Formats: sequence, C-alpha cells, structure tokens
Amino acid sequence: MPSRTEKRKLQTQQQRQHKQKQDAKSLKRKREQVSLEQLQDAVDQFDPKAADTTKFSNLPLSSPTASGIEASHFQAPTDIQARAIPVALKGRDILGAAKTGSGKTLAFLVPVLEKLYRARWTEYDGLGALIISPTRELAVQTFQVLAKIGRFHSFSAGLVIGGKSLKDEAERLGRMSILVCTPGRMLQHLDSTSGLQVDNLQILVLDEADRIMDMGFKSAVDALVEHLPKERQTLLFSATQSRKVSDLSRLSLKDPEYIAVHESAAASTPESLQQHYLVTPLASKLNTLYGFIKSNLKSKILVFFSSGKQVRFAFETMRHLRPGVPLYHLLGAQKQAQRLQITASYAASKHACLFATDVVARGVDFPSVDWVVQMDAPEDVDTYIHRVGRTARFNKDGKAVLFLDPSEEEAMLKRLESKKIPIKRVNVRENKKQSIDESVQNMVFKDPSLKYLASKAFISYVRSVHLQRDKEVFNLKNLDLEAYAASLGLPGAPIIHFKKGEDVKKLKNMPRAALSDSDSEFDPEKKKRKTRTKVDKMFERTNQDVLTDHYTKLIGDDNKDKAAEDSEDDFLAVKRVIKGDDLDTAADDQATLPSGAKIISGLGGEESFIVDSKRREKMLKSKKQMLKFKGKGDHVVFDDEGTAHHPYRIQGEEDFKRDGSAEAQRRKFVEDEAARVKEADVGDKALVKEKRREKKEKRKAREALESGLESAAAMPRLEVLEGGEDPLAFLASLPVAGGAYSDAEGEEHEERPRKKAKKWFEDDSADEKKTKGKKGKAKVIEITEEPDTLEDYEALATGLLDD
Ligand SMILES: Nc1ncnc2c1ncn2[C@@H]1O[C@H](COP(=O)(O)OP(=O)(O)OP(=O)(O)O)[C@@H](O)[C@H]1O
Repeated sequence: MPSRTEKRKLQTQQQRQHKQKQDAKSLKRKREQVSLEQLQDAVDQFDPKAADTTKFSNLPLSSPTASGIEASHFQAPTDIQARAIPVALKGRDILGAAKTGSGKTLAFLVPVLEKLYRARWTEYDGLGALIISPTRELAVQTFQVLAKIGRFHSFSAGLVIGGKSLKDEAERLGRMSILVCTPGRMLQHLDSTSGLQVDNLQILVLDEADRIMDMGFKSAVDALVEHLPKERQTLLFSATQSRKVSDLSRLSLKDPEYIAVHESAAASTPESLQQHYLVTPLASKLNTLYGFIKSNLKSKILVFFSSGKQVRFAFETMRHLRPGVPLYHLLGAQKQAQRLQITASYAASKHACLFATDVVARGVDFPSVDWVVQMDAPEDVDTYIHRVGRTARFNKDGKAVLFLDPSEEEAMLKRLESKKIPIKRVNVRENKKQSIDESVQNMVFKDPSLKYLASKAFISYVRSVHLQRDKEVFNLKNLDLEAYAASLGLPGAPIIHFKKGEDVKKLKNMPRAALSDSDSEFDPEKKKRKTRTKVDKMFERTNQDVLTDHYTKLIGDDNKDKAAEDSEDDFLAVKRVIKGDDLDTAADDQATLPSGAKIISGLGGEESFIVDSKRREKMLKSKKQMLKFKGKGDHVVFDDEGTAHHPYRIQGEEDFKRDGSAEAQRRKFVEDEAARVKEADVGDKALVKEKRREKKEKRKAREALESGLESAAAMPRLEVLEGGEDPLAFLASLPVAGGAYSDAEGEEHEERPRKKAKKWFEDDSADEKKTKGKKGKAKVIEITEEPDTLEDYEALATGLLDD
C-alpha cells in the first residue's frame, strides 16, 4: 500500500505531466496560428504576374499541400497549373482552358485544399468545397488524385456518384468538407439530405465545365446552384471552354479571369498526338477494325462507338474471333462496380483493347494509351478533341484514327479544319485487309442472342445518326444500310420507327436511372408501378419485328404464359388471390397444393397468397414488402364510442357537401398535409443547423481555452451569445480541465472520443509515429492495401483526411 506522501507525490507528478501536455498542445496551436498568418501574408503579397511560378516551391502553399504534391512526385507545375493556381489562391473566379492531358485536375485541387486550409475548415463547418464532374469515372479519378495530394491534410472528403442507396450516402455526407460528385446525384442529396449543410460553401469547381453547363445537365446544374450560397469562389475548367455570358451569369461568376494556355498555339490538341483518318464504308468498318487490332497486338487501344449496343456487339464478335489481345468493354448501362473494375483492369494493362462509349471520352486518364480509334464519327469537334485526348497525355506520344464513311468525309474534315486540327488521311495496306463478314454471319446465324444484339446495334446506330443535329455530316440517306445490316450478320435491314423531337445530347446525359427500369430512385412513381418481369419487358420492346426466330417463338401465345410462369424476376407474383371469405376453403385447399406450397395471409388477413417457395414466403411475411399491396388507407373519423366512420357518415351528407365535393376535400387535405410536411422539414433542417452551430461553438471555445488564448480577437467566428453577452464572459465560465469540458449550461461532458482508424490502412511504423507524434501534425498514413471499390476510396478519404 503506497503511503499518503507517496500518493501525493504521484498525484503531483501526474498533474505536472498533464500540464506539460496542455502546454505542448497550446504551443502547437499557437505555432499553427502563426504559420497560418504567415501563409496568408505570403498569399496576399504574391503577385501572380511578376512571380516565378515554374516550381511548386515558389508558390505560397501550405506545408501539407506541398508535402502531398512532393509525395505524389509532381515536380514542376504544368502551364495551366502555373497560371491558374496563383490566381485561384488569391480568391479569384477562373475560367480555365487547356489541352487534354495538361494537368487541369491539379490546377483546381490545389486551390481547393488551400482555401479550406487557410479557413481552418473542420467537419463542423459543413461542406466547404464541391467539385462537379460529368461522369462517374471522372469523379472517381478526381477523388483519387485528391486523396493522393491531400493525404497530409485533415479534411474529410466524399464521393457522391450514386451506385448505392441514397440513405447510405446521406448518413456520411453531413461530416464531409469536400465532395466530388456527379450533378444528378448531388442534387438528389441537396433536395433530401437534411444533415448536408451547404450555406458556408467556399469553393465550387466544375470540371469539364462546358459539358456540365450543356443541355443534358442544364436543369440539374441550375437546381443545384440554387442551393449554393452566391458568396463563393467558382472555378471552371475544360479542354474546350466556352466564354458564354449566359453560362457565367447562371453560375454567378464574379469578374472571372480567363486563363487559356493553348489560345496562341495552332491546335487545341496536344502536339505529341498524331492524328489520322481513314475512309471506310460503314459496312466495312468492322472488318477494318479487326484488321487494325490484329496489326497492333502490342498496343493499348481505346475504341469509341456512338452507342452502348454497338459496343456490346463489337465486343462479343471480336471476343469470338480471338484477335490475340485482351478485350474489355465499357458502357453506361453496366453496374457501377463492374465499370470501376473494367476501368481499373484496362488502366493496369500494357496491351489491351477497350471498346467504349463516350462515357470515358472526357477527362479519364488511362495511362499509356497508344491508339484512340473512333469507329463512329463524333457528334462535334469538341467530342473529337476529348476522345483523342485519351492518348498523348502530359507530353507523351499518342496516335488517333477516325473511321469515316465516304459520305461523312467532306463535312467532317471541314469541321476539324475550323478548329485547326492537324489530321492526315491514311489508307489500309492491301496486305493487311481482312474480312470477317463470313465469320460474323455464321456466328450470328448460330447464336440467337448475338443476332438479337446485332439487330439492337443496327437500330441504335441508325437512331444515333438520325438524332445528330449536324445533318451535313450525318445523313441516313447517304448510308448503305442494307450493306451495313449484312456486315452485322443480319439477313436484312430491320425496320425502325423514329420518335420525333428527341435530343441526342439530352438522351446521352440523362442519368441511367432515369432511362432504365432497374434503378427507380430517380422516379419514385416507378416504384409504385407493377413489378415488370423480363418477359414483360420483352413484350414492351419496340421494333419487335427485328427479333430472332428464337424470340418470335417466345412471343407466341402458348409460350407467353409459360414464359411468364417461369420468370425468375417476379418473386412476388400472386399465384391465386383468395378473398377473406374464402379462407376456410383455402385452408382445405392446402392439402391439395403442390408439395412445398402453402397459403399465407396478407396484411390484415384480407388477402391470401399461395406460395410455393421459401423465398416467396419470406417476402410475403415482410411487412414492408406487403405494404405495396395495402393501398393508401382511407380518411376516417371516430364517433364517441370510438368506432371509425367515413367523414360524411358522421357529419351528415348535407354538412359534408357544404365543404365542397369529395374530390376537392381530398385535394385540400393532401395540400394541407404536404404544406405541413414541408414546414416540418424546414424546421428539422433549421434544428440540425442550430445543433451543428452549437457544437462548433462549444468546440471552438474549448480549443481556445486549451490554447490559453488571451484575446477575444483570436477566437475564430465566435458569435455573441443571445442577449448581447460578452463571449469572453461565456469563456470565463468554463473550467480549465483536461479530458472534459462543460457546455454553456455548465454541464460536464467527457472529451469527444477519437475516431478509430479505418481497418485497411495504418499509421506509419510505430517508431515514426512516436517521433512524429511529438512534432504534432505530421500524420503520415500508409495505404497497406490498394483500395479498389468505391466504398474503399470513400473510406480511404475519410480515414486519410480525418484528424
Ligand atoms: N505537374 C505535373 N507534373 C507531372 N505530371 C503531371 C502534373 N500535373 C498533372 N500531371 C499528370 O498529367 C496527366 C494528365 O493530367 P490531368 O488528368 O489533370 O489532365 P487534364 O488536363 O485534366 O486532361 P483532360 O482535359 O483530358 O481532363 C495525369 O496523368 C497527371 O498525373
């Protein structure tokens, strides 16, 4: 048993140690404050026009950003970085235009990190920076670069691109300081996620700005910007930037600086890119492509098509023909995880061929692509520039070839010349020409699903040509469609019905969810509709006359019922509905049911279902699932005995009618309820905001107290309490206690628990931790496992950037 003196000694020693810790903390904070002030001075005094910006070290950057850049092995800024970063650091709005592959990503990510760092941004301050990308692939890539160069910062960053439930994403958004997103998904969150606070947003970035401001995204972007505060910095970047005044006002840009690094140069494509075109009739394109791939087996090739159906058909046929190089295909309709996996595999390949739609035409940075092939002419020159920009990136060499039908040649070349694109005509060598016509015909003849794909590819190609606005280049009348159908192995050209007034860009950019039936998040009405089986969908198909024998057989009446019965999709299909009155007989029926089948009562016992599988049974027992069948319920009022009646029964018919028709009353009721819900929603949001503010104030007060700040001026953003109290008086009431703090009411709280590190990355070695831990901020995190899923990347950012 330690004696009393020993105990006292131990206590004093502990107190001394605690004080030392507090002093060290406060010293660290003071040092940080001083270096932040120095950084701000350096930025204020920096003159972007006069300064030498050829090295990152010459720029007034914080040490976490500088270390992130260095650790990512970026030595000197590229032209666009050297010109845009200094201006953006000064807080100016920017319209940045630079060739593909010239490093625009870093040109906006560095200012984003710096802006938040200098504002001492924390997770309690809400969303600080929003980066919008037109495609999921590009958003993922931007997020990866952010995680790389931001690894020494303590911000949390998130990726909002859909592909998982809105609720899962919403739960994490509230504590993010930086978000990289696609417009549609972000808008959904802004409309529905109450914890997401954007009122303080400091900086908005639009990557591939011309595309994002384009018609396809117009409504989503306009609605999204409505949610954001007008007082913010805005950066727009693209390889094909427009200076449209209407766009600038849509985004409330203030006196933006236009930075275009290729304005004086001859072309808007990289100089290291060799560009060619090849005149090949539409019907020979597949042959030409096969010959091209066979002659470039030791290359990395990216082939663009105008539609996903063509991608699939070309991929399937080439796969059967085994040209001798790994083949991949990528299109918007694929599942998110699959898209990410294909992108990663192709990026990692040395020699491979990827068939893709324009989903990867912009911004995606596949390393070392040797050839970009355009099977179908691009819709405009901007699309051409972005497609060919997937090669010859960052001063590397690259080659591109555009396949043109003779009818497209003249007009397309005129378009390219107008933007000074240096392109040369080439021909296929006679000895390299190959014909796969017969093989394709055989394959399509033997395989009904391939025949179906061929007809779909034909239809989507013809439709895409029909939808193009540039009729000088794209004219169906000039194309030999019969020959094209034959080249796809079809016995004749399918008949196609066109809808009037469709807009190709709108269709292209429409979120997949809005086009497909699989993801109903975009259209809640869809959820309510009857479940559609594969067979239902097949019957709804347009252009059915192009179906193969296999399919036409299926749509015969006899098979229709059988197919519907066999469908796997409609697991909630009601085999037979038995009304409540018939339940007794139904119970008798139980004995006569097929083995394994039984009768289950629906909710409320009014309807019953005969089920013949465990899965069906489980679903039928789920209250949530059964709510679908329950209807909306009626409006009832209760009499003195507590019995429910329809309102007019208890009111008397005359009284009831006095309040208007039943329909008018119903509408009024719905409107009132909707208004009530909306009001409650505003209240909820305000409450969340208020709680956040309180939390933030408490934390800041606690920090200030710990660091022993003497003056109120040193307290960032501390507001005067209601009733005009002096904030310092409030501070003075707080006890100087380590490990605990008390709130305004004087209630004691435990110190906020620290977050656990995410499981697949760990701090640097224990030794390093010890030494660096003493120095303070230098937190180095090593990624022990390469992240590969979206969740991994998000968790990585949260973990990497968390304090
Ligand atoms: N300062 C730098 N030093 C070395 N490499 C760099 C530098 N900045 C960027 N890069 C590299 O250059 C490549 C292209 O960069 P980035 O993707 O940002 O180009 P981009 O201009 O956005 O292209 P696009 O217009 O196609 O979107 C990337 O691989 C990137 O890692």
